Amino acid sequence: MTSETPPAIDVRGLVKRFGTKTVVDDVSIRVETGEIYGFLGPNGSGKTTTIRLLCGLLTADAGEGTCLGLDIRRQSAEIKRQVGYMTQKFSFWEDLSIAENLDFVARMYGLPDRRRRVAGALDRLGLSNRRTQLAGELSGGWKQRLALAACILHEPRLLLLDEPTAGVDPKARREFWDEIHRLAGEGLTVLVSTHYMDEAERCHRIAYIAYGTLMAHGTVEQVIADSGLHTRLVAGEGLHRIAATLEGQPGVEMVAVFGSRLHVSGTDAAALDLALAPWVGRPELRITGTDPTLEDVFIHLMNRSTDNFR
Ligand SMILES: Nc1ncnc2c1ncn2[C@@H]1O[C@H](COP(=O)(O)OP(=O)(O)OP(=O)(O)O)[C@@H](O)[C@H]1O
Repeated sequence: MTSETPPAIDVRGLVKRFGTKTVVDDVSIRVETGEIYGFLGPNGSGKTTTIRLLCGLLTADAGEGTCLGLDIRRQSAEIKRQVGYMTQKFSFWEDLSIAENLDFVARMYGLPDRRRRVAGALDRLGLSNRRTQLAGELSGGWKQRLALAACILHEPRLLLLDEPTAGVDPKARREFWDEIHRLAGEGLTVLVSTHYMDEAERCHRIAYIAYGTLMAHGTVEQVIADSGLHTRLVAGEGLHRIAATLEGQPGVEMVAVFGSRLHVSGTDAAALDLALAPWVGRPELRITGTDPTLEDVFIHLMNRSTDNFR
């Protein structure tokens, strides 16, 4: 990943409308080659649609740019050949083994040198020992891995993964992400949509989209810093009562209880501290400043976008 390498994705001002509804609104994204780029946002915010615009499955109503150095409007057929796209709802032939499924996919796409490609994909994703296992017998995590193997069979340069780990347990998700990092280490660029905060934290950079608008992007640390959000941590007794009192007060934008801690956040630090002042100095409570979490920031951005949308 050097600055001389051309970006894997470089698009500007993308717009997509379905009927009268604008679902992608002036979105610009630049993803460097070899980078793992996380794409986050509430349900229906336009992530899948943006991914489809990038790989030429949909045509933008406005905007321009390149994917793998190819024009997203004029060279979509060539882009598709070089991109591996894992959709939200992938499916297998349950009564075929892992290797047979991959061989079937390779045949379907008319890939030359099938044996080598299938063996390579099995090897890269640690599936070789399970090659004869029926796809229908695999747990969720191994199914995702098989889907990923199917995506890399044609040796793409860019992976577009649309919520690849939805509903998968934490250990399997972690292992799936280890694989993503291994693939990125081999030079693949990965754009991955997710709703999981821990996954966002494993990306080199992230973007947050809401109602079709890109609201934040950068490293996790940048996105947190750029949010302008301040958070105070309240620990101690009676947090639910305190939360109920703080809710809706000037300066308090968000209140959330996490077990024995309360996160209170707002963009105006002075107003936030004023709202908390009645509880400061109480022996049963401890109030400290803390960095907002990525989740705090996303909920803040989501609230802000809802306000704009009304
Ligand atoms: N082909 C289509 N025709 C009409 N509306 C569509 C079409 N595809 C998507 N939409 C709408 O566009 C909006 C954005 O959908 P999209 O699937 O891109 O969101 P998303 O961020 O991927 O959501 P999720 O996190 O739930 O997967 C939604 O309101 C959806 O209903």
